[in-house]
Amino acid sequence: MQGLRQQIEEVAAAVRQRTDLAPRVGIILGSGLGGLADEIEGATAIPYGELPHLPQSTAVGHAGRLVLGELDGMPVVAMQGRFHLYEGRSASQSAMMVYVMKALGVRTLVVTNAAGGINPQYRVGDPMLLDDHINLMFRNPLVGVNDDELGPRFPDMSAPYDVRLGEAALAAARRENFVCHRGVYAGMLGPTYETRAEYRMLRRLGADAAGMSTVPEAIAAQHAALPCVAISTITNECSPDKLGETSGDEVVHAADAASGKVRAMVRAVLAAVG
Ligand SMILES: O=P(O)(O)O[C@@H]1C[C@H](O)[C@@H](CO)O1
Ligand SMILES: Nc1nc2[nH]cnc2c(=O)[nH]1
Repeated sequence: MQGLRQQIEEVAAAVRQRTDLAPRVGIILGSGLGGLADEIEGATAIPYGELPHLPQSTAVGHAGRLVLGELDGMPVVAMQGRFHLYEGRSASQSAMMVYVMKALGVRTLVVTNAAGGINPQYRVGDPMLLDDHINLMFRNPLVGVNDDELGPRFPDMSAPYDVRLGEAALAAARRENFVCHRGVYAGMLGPTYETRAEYRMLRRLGADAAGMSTVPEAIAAQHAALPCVAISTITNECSPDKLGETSGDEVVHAADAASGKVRAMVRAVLAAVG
């Protein structure tokens, strides 16, 4: 067995020692969304430090543990904290848990993140369903020898986000009467936020929002043939003509304040999985 697959199996085996639950949906909780894990019933929480091969999550607002249990009757596994490239992780490390979740039984992945709104129509607190992304991290989790048991050498990326499940998330926004955009996420390496000129460039490239995660996870999901839905919370407005200062605390606070909207969208996706 190749190195990565062996690590995946070892992490999955360590999780199985802690719970019999076979999750069907995996949820990666971004900044401000960690509280959703507290709503999981019959929860088993496993700090990443108690699992083999996993680094600590050091990002602000990320607890760093895996939570397994039921959300609205659906068996789920939630990552309360993820591994960002700016923490010094490789793209492969930052995506490995996607394969672990699949090994545990997950068949759908829901990803959330905080992002800066480049589209001038976007306001702080608005959710954005990812329609597509641009990988500007210049890193890819699939670089290296491909393990054909995990997925194909050259995965298609023409539609990385599941349209039907995305529609269910948008329908929740309509039902609950809040604005939700559908747009393109630019994945940046971080940890700096962008300069005015960079935001302007990103807009010209076709991005609606910029963040520092999600892209490696979505690539791994595509590689592993896992349908994926991703939702950003717009935490700062960065259209170049009205750019102010941004801080990590401001981002976490804004994501926290808007988390009810994203939670409703995540729950709608769970209901649509059936
Ligand atoms: O994990 P996410 O993508 O929500 O975290 C974002 C990116 C950085 O960690 C931080 C920057 O504000 O928020
Ligand atoms: N790269 C990037 N990540 C973010 N996360 C939250 N806001 C931003 C932003 O403006 N840029």
